[in-house]
Amino acid sequence: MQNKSYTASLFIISAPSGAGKSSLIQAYLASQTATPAKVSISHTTRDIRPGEQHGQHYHFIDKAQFEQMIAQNAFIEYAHVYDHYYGTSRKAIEDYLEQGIDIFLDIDWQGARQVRASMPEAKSIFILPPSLPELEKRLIKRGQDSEAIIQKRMKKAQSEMSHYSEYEYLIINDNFEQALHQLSMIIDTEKLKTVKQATRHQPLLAQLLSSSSLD
Ligand SMILES: Nc1nc2c(ncn2[C@@H]2O[C@H](COP(=O)(O)OP(=O)(O)O)[C@@H](O)[C@H]2O)c(=O)[nH]1
Ligand SMILES: Nc1ncnc2c1ncn2[C@@H]1O[C@H](COP(=O)(O)OP(=O)(O)O)[C@@H](O)[C@H]1O
Repeated sequence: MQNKSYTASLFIISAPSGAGKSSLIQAYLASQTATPAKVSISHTTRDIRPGEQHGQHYHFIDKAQFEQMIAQNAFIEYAHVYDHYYGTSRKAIEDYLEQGIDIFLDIDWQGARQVRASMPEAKSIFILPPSLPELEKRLIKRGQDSEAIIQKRMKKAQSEMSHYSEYEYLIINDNFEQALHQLSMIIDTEKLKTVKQATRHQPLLAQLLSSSSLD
């Protein structure tokens, strides 16, 4: 993917489990319709949660299938997170970007590093909870993980958060509406300042810059 140039943008969003990244991304996507955008659906070996659907939240596969995909170089990035494999399909990302669809990757810091290495133009955003007790409260409130899994995620939260400075933007998700507003501002700003966006306006530019329009 390294040498390809796309008009669509790729945003990496990371946060400790429960900080609110899925809710923020979904609310952002629901709030805007002007530009096509999607969240990448990762492959994972973790158990499916109540309410989740195969192919919608994740592609749920077993370890042997995941390792086969690694061997086939099918992932643009993959990592071991909370004792399970998670990875992003290279082909899915390339297809979306080629179709001009902006793409959001909800991935951990290890995956973010790998994506930056192959796509330096990717923009990255880290989301923090307002406090550790609030993070635990949100994991409990979500009601989808056992107490043991919640404790495992809480133990990992600080090591995940210690990577915040590798990201270009930081959002503290205390008040949800404010955090959503900040996320929207970051995305809009990045999209406006991207010079390659100019290719979307090619017919207008051609007209404005043509010598005949100066006559
Ligand atoms: N590297 C990588 N991390 C991922 C991927 N998909 C999800 N993750 C991360 O794995 C962690 C656990 O995700 P998940 O099991 O959905 O739990 P949740 O974040 O609590 O909803 C989160 O930090 C995700 O950002 C992926 O494709 N690659
Ligand atoms: N600003 C917020 N204030 C209170 N609860 C929140 C806020 N943001 C998210 N939540 C709730 O916290 C829980 C975890 O959010 P989620 O988006 O699943 O986190 P993540 O994807 O980062 O693991 C969900 O129940 C969600 O509704």
